[in-house]
Amino acid sequence: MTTPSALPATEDAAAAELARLAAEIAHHNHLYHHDDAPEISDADYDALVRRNAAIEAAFPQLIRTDSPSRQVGAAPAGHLAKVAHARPMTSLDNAFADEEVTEFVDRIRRFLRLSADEVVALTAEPKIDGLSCSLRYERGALVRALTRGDGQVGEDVTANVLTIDDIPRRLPAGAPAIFEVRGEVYMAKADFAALNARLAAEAAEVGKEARQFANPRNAAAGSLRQKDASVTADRPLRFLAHGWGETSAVPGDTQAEVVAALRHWGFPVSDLFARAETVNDALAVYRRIEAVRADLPFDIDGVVYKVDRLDWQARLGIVGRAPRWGLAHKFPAERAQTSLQAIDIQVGRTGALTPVARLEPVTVGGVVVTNATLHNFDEIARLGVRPGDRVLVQRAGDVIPQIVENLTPDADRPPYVFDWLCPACGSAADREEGEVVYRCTGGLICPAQRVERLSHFVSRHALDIGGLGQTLIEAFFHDGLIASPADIFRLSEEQLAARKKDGRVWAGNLVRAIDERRRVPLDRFLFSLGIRHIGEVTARDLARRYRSARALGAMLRSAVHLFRTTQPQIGEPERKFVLRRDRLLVARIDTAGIGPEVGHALIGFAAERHNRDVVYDLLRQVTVTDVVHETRTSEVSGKTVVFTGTLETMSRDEAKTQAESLGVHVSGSVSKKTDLVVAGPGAGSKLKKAAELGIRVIDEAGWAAIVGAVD
Ligand SMILES: NC(=O)c1ccc[n+]([C@@H]2O[C@H](COP(=O)([O-])OP(=O)(O)OC[C@H]3O[C@@H](n4cnc5c(N)ncnc54)[C@H](O)[C@@H]3O)[C@@H](O)[C@H]2O)c1
Ligand SMILES: [Zn+2]
Repeated sequence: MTTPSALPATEDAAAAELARLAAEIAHHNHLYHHDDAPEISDADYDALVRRNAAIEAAFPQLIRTDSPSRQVGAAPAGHLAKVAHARPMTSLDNAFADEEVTEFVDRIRRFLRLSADEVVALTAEPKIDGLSCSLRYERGALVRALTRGDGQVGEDVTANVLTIDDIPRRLPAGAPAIFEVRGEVYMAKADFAALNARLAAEAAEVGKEARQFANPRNAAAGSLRQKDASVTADRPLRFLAHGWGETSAVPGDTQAEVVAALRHWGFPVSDLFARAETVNDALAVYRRIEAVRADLPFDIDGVVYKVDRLDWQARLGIVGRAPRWGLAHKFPAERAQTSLQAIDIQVGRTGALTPVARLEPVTVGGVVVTNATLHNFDEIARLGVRPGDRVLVQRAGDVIPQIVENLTPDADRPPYVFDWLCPACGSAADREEGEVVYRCTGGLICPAQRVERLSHFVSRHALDIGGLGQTLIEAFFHDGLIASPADIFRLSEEQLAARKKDGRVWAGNLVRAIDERRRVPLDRFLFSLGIRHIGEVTARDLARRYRSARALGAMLRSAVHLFRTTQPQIGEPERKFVLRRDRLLVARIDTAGIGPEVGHALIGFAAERHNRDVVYDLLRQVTVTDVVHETRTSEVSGKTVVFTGTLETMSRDEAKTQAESLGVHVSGSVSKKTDLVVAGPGAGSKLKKAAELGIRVIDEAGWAAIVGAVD
């Protein structure tokens, strides 16, 4: 996030930056409010918003109609019903420095034309980090709950809200006939940690990667905005009231009086709510709340001031996205110093390597922090951190904290060097020109990536082994039945049958489905290996270019030799070396129509001994068929065909090979995905199934006609 601090010099530059900021902020709004999964910290987000505001202040003529300064939140998500608010739900203007609070009160005085000695009493209370929710009561009954949405239209979360114990179902007798209570739905810090731990444990049980919420605010939002309210019921949500929307009568003349009424009606309101008659008193409340911030059971990110007198609030009204009578005075990000003990590398499911700082445990804002993200290796270089350094750590609305600064840059320690190896499997790590992320090249053997790769291997567009899906792959992997693609072909009927009660038939079918894939066309074979950048189309291009596994293998062997024998020159920076090596390689392999990054990925894969072992092992189980008639096309190209019954003029295998040469996908069983069934004498259940599904059935002669009609 490098936003220049000087304002743009020209109108053109300003307009361009405003356009860029509008797009960037909209993107982050969507991630945050819509997906409950922000990518950047709140501090970084706030910096973008302030930059936008500063440029708009200097160039008011350039304020865009879609300016972020005019918008609240994000449009409601599609999975919940949308309902318009009776009164808009606004946001709050932000202040970071004490002077901005003084200015806020001065502005109010000017607007209301108050004399300098007139008291402008403010209320002050914590700004809870949750999501706002409006609860509508009619004749005492809770009839509807809405999220803020974009301020005008919210999402209906009535059923979800009914699962929250803090929220009264009814107002006591004597309450106004119509009353909308507004407040925050939030999750306590401890509940949040327990929820993430529970999600992790549940995911581990089924061998999946856990969905983890970045912070309590996202957890609260993600839990409330569920289509299925029983999921919400399972999540420890809480509520704190701080305002109101449409009402048939207001129970008081001041903010403090209405809040007291809300408390009286049974709504939780903040214990730290206070009234201040001067700016200094308000700032004193701010400091008092800041001092206990870390000890509160929930996250807060500032203090909210509101003009206490409601007649003044009414006169002040709303400007743009926020009321003129309210202000959010934000706290700085919570920071602490600690030691960096080690830099570990985590391997993601797709092989991306992320460095993580292991820290001497330290309390930051009431949360014990032991890790911080370092994002990537460029970030390590930028910070200049090495194990042993003292570092400044910050938590800004995010649970994964960041390292802000190295406090001991001059200590006599060598710089951190990454050894270019995947810590999970020892394979070489590599990154492409222009990318910051290193990836493990040991896809097929890397434990961090195996399940993902094995699932890909059997998937429909790869080997397409019917009946063998992600769930079974995961189960087989966890039980030690399979670790590599070749293992799938070594599964025995006995082994499988033992897994299920009466599992004989199932096991037999599965083994047969696997056996049917022992012949595999080169393009499918290539695609099934899950090499980065080698998707279906590229695999087909490669297969068409090299035609046989043999020719492709020969090219790879010579390229790999070059790859291994090219060494960095003394003092040559890594990036330069990689570039130079790539140029040599690209010259060696014929990349016409394929592109250098594919060449790079292919060679990186082949250069890894482990990968070659996996492929050789696999080649003992399967036969890769050459691409011979790759230019032939016919009406059946790209279709899924099933052969059944006895074929008279050729063997089943020959028919299959011939079909595959036409780009036909030959399947062993009839399903909705089948396009055509070729039936010979003696065809039984498959034929029946085809008739049931209304699939076209032809005989061998019909097939021969199609095959003969190739152009
Ligand atoms: N990290 C990201 O990508 C990202 C993206 C978008 C927004 N954000 C964060 O979201 C926030 C901006 O969103 P916003 O428009 O909701 O503004 P806001 O959260 O700063 O302030 C407005 C909201 O504060 C809430 N609030 C909490 N306590 C309150 C109280 N006592 N009285 C009144 N209101 C109270 C209300 O729900 C109100 O809608 C910022 O903190 C921003 O950093 C982050
Ligand atoms: Zn690895």
